[in-house]
Amino acid sequence: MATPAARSYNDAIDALNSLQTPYAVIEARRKAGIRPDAASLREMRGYLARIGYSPRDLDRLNIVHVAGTKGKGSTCAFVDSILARYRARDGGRPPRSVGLFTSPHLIAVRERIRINSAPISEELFAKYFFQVWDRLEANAHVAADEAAPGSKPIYARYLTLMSFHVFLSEGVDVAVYETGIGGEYDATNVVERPVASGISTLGIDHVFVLGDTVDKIAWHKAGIMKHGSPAFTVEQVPAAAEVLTRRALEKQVDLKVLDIDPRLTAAKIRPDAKFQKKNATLAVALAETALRKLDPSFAPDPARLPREFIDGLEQVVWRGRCEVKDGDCVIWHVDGAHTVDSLKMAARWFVGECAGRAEGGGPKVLIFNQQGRAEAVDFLDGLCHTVKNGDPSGKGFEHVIFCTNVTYATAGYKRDFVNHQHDPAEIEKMTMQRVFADKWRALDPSANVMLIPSIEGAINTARSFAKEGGPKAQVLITGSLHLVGGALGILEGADAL
Ligand SMILES: Nc1ncnc2c1ncn2[C@@H]1O[C@H](COP(=O)(O)OP(=O)(O)OP(=O)(O)O)[C@@H](O)[C@H]1O
Ligand SMILES: [Mg+2]
Ligand SMILES: [Mg+2]
Repeated sequence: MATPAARSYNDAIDALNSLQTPYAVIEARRKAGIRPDAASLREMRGYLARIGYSPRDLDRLNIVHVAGTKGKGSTCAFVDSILARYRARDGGRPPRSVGLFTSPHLIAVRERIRINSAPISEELFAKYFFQVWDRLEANAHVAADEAAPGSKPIYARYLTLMSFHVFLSEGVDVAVYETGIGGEYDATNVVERPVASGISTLGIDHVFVLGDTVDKIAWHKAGIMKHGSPAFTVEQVPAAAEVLTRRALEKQVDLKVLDIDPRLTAAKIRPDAKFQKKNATLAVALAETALRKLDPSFAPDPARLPREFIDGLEQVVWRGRCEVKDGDCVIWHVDGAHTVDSLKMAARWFVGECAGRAEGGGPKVLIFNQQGRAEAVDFLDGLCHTVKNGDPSGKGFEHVIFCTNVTYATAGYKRDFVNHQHDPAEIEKMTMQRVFADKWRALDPSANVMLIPSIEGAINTARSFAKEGGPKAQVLITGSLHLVGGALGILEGADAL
């Protein structure tokens, strides 16, 4: 692609979308059994060189690196929120500026790159996006490892590369990084000397890329531990724990396995669930390690958490996860869970929210989607049973809507959600959604199961189930972060970021 002449945020997103791997290529790779390997990191180092940096330059960012199957984003958000309280202190002590890199995005791509907790502006995003673009083109033929002459990194890798440029240019003094997929071969793993590494809860996801058992998956995630940097994890299933311990030994890393931090009793962690306390425990250890490095006068207190930590944990904002929005006739429960385990958590959380409601609720409605993963049909059992068993009336979801991830009924996708990685014919025909619907009818023959082509249509349909003057419908929107992001965009409009 030639250098785009216009250079707005929208132009940047269009250019970025052109770097998505097309569906046909993904399918061909899948069939040929091609998985990412060490070449992807050599490629990243090549691109890094073409934009003018060496891995050593990344040391200036004091990176906190987080991998895991679930809870990565939440853990990163907690660390960022804690560090923000220290940034806001008087006295000019570090950290002065905090970077946060997460994925995927909920509402807009620029959310993935934050400075001082705020997504970078559209102007800044466009500026740095095209600086990286121009440097890659200017040095297109500089021989650099596996980076093919004239090529550009694919979508997620481009954003990772760009984040380094943004944070280094903006003088960030500590940066929190969530891995994309896995760890060992993930683009973020060009980081050689992180301040600390954290591995959140491990489970099954991305089986094609990482393998189909938890020990294979653990092997990848363990790849972010680095000799010379402290590493932390939380309690794991035995097969995962074993692999982490073995790899820590090989790498000569002192891996600390953390029980839930007793000091957390002083903080109101939301939701009040064990999984979130594990995320918070990991975040506390990571933040303490980072602060110790940045500010030699900082000394953790083993007996109690400082006010800054409590505030950071209690006031964290991590949208689209266990979020409740009280609307006119509907209470929306929004959670981006998209694995078997995390959907069970989401279901338990939803049941708990409904049960805790004093006024008693109206009908329970599910809006669900997951695109492109055949195994997603197995997500439904746990969701159905957990809600049915947890519902005092025993009804569970009265209405179940399966929709696509197309945002609007008539206008199609928002630019930030364009996704070439799915088969358009499958979305058009609602192939996945039909499979979900059949499965749900078998799980719960009493439910009213519907197929709706867009998120907007699904939301309007859910609204129609609330009876006028009656109790509010209780809607759970889950299964995909794309769905959740689209839904929040529709419910809140431009303010949703
Ligand atoms: N430790 C955990 N164990 C199980 N489920 C979790 C855990 N932490 C969060 N979840 C669930 O997973 C959802 C996603 O959380 P989060 O964004 O922190 O994960 P993630 O690892 O960044 O996931 P991804 O990047 O794959 O979307 C949450 O809404 C919650 O339902
Ligand atoms: Mg994931
Ligand atoms: Mg995430």
